[in-house]
Amino acid sequence: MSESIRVAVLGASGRMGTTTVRAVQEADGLELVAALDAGDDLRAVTDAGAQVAVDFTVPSVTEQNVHVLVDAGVHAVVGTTGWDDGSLGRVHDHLLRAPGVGVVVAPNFALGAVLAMSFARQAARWFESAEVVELHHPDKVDAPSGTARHTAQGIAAARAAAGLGSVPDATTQALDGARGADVDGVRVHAVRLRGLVAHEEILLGNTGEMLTIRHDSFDRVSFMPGVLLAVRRVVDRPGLTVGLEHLLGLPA
Ligand SMILES: NC(=O)c1ccc[n+]([C@@H]2O[C@H](COP(=O)([O-])OP(=O)(O)OC[C@H]3O[C@@H](n4cnc5c(N)ncnc54)[C@H](O)[C@@H]3O)[C@@H](O)[C@H]2O)c1
Ligand SMILES: O=C(O)C1=N[C@H](C(=O)O)CCC1
Repeated sequence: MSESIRVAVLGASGRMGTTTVRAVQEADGLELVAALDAGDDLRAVTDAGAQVAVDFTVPSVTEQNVHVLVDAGVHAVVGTTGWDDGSLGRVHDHLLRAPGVGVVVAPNFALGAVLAMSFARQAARWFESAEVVELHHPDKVDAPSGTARHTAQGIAAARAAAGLGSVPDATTQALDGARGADVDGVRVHAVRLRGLVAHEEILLGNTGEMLTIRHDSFDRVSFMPGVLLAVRRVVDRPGLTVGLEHLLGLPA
């Protein structure tokens, strides 16, 4: 019988951290060896012999956590949002000096959300207009969501590859924020509402028709199959992987 993968969870007292601790404890072939939160010394990860650390902390600390883990030879599965090309580039470069170590950064681990993003990338080339609406619980600190950014970037890349120009928009007068954030030319709107967990609508329009792709996470357990998949796969996946689509064999 193969040995269990030894797992640490960072941000273990948070909403995602507590759900992840439970999922790892209940998963076959995984062993929870450390559960850390703010104020804990990251050396506890290596002291406990963790092979993989799952990071669900806050955007302001997640990159630094990953550099420390890479230096310690610990694989990382990162769900915390707030990553951009600069922070991803620094981790990519760092990993060149840490052969064998893997880092998976995924803005959304829910399988339906990953499929929705993939469908949006596939559909984007056929529509003149595209906008993204994300809807979350009001305790979320970042806006727009990491998922909405990743979705919009994917749509923008698909549009560019197909030779599409800018989305049509005649707005010349607007209150600040009325047209949402501009992510690579795709407008992204953020709703914060008590009662919600994590939701996204991708709106694609042509004259006379609209395609709506919607995903709803009603419970944080929806993220766990993706988190556990990433934990099991990262140990054999050196370097940086951005997006769960790469582990699911979906077109990137
Ligand atoms: N990728 C996904 O599928 C997915 C799903 C849900 C949430 N998220 C993201 O995960 C992150 C966490 O979300 P949440 O709702 O659990 O937030 P949360 O505020 O409930 O939890 C964050 C936890 O991190 C802890 N923390 C802060 N600094 C730390 C440090 N230096 N070391 C260790 N722990 C530290 C906090 O004390 C808190 O317990 C957010 O960025 C959110 O957007 C991603
Ligand atoms: O609850 C959150 O916070 C979520 N964050 C991620 C994001 O920003 O995309 C994923 C969905 C839930």
